[in-house]
Amino acid sequence: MNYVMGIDLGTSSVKVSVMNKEGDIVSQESSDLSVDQEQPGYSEQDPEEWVTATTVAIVNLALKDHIDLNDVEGVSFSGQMHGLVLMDKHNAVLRPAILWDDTRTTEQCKEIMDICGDDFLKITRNRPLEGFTLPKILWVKENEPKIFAQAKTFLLPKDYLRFRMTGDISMEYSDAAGTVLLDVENKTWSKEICDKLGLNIDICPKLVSSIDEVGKISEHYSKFSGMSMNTRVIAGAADNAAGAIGAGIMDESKVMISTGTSGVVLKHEDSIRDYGGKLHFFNHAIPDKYYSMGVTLAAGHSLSWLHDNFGESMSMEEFVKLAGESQVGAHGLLFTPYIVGERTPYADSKIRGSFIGVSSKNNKADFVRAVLEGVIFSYEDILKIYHEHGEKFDTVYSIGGGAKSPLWLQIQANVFNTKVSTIENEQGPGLGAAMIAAVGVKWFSDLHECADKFIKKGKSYWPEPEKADRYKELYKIYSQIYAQTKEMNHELIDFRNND
Ligand SMILES: Nc1ncnc2c1ncn2[C@@H]1O[C@H](COP(=O)(O)OP(=O)(O)O)[C@@H](O)[C@H]1O
Ligand SMILES: O=C(CO)[C@@H](O)[C@H](O)COP(=O)(O)O
Repeated sequence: MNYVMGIDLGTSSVKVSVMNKEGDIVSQESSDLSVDQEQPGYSEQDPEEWVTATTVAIVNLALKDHIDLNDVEGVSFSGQMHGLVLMDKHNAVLRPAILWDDTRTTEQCKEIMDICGDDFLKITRNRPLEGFTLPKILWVKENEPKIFAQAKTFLLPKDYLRFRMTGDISMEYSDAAGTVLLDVENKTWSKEICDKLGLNIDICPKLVSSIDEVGKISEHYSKFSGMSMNTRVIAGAADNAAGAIGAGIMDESKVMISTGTSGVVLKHEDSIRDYGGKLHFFNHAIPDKYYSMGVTLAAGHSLSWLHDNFGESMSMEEFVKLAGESQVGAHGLLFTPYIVGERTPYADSKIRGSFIGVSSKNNKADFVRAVLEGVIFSYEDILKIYHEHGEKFDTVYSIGGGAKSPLWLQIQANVFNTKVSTIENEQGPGLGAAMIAAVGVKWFSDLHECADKFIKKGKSYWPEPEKADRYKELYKIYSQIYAQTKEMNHELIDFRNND
């Protein structure tokens, strides 16, 4: 068989890529996904939509692109992290999935810290944050007890999708670590944390490694999608772990930035490292390795929010290009991307975004430019944490939907004052998923060997010294906005509700 398939279950869409043994992308299809943000701080998706959207993309591969699905030897996954899918004893989904950018769980995070104290950080290597899965489980337990009483197990988004394609219920480590119920060092569910928080450990699913084969396409899904029952299904990885693999971030000298709905600054870690909970720290998809990262909750989301509200008549590409009509600093306009709260470095679910310095001279181009720049300043905030821990990077590898824009990449190079490189196809997580499939079916002995064949370098962007200097000055002003707008934003909470 000649192909492997990588399924990247993102927040805004699911993208399915088919690759051959040379590492060429033979075909790609995607389907959009909707997000339900019914109340401020809420963010949910219907897991059934993940299955339908994925199947539509797969059917299009066969019907539109004439891919012979019988030729797909292995399939694997990359998935948006942390989302809670609760299932009953019949494996039926009990409520809509609560997503990674849902911040309703501030109380539960406090409760976890009050009960578990510093042991929590020692075991899970993370602080409890609203986006992680454990606080979501506790939220359902406390707020929807009748639903929780029926819960037999829980899965994460791509693990649920994989269950629907195979019938196998399992979770792999790179995503399981993001539940913050995993003992990261020992690679087991933490009985201590479950006991302390009154959770039955049996709710936690079986654990597998990213490159493990968990089964084959089920008869039911084969009939539904046209995929072959001979196709081997490999567990896959959290989207950021898969993105790191797809971008070739497989040693400690490299850093990746992914601009999807969220924005992520990620570093490969060979061994356990203590960032004092300032960065997330998870098990990697590469066996016995780790990754640390910081997250801007609304990176691509800030841009798509602006586009959907003020630029709908233009394509996203045209809209982003508008920023080129403005200049460094957007004529004195600064933006902070906290439109759904923030995670790193400010774990604050109540903060919201700001445009500072709005003038009657500003036009639409300035607003787009300010959003592009504000997102990159928020990445600089995360890079600063790495710098404080003695890390220096000579290249930043940039992936995700945001890496489609040469202007946005150039702004990155100028703000970071560092070379920014891309891969040929911006879909790093999808490529990572296909690479995991290729290793899982033994086309290659490991991910490094696969990377040599599959990863094709794209363009690089170098800092422009004058602009880099201007951005340094602007960043000093940007970095004051959080502290100076925090209290005001907290006071505005009552005015945010829809009614
Ligand atoms: N032409 C473009 N230029 C820059 N950014 C873009 C472009 N098209 C889409 N984007 C950004 O990419 C984001 C989606 O990236 P993607 O990696 O697909 O996200 P996800 O994995 O969360 O679904 C959108 O939120 C949007 O802001
Ligand atoms: O919450 C996180 C990582 O901790 C997010 O990065 C999600 O994993 C969603 O990713 P995208 O949809 O933005 O790719």
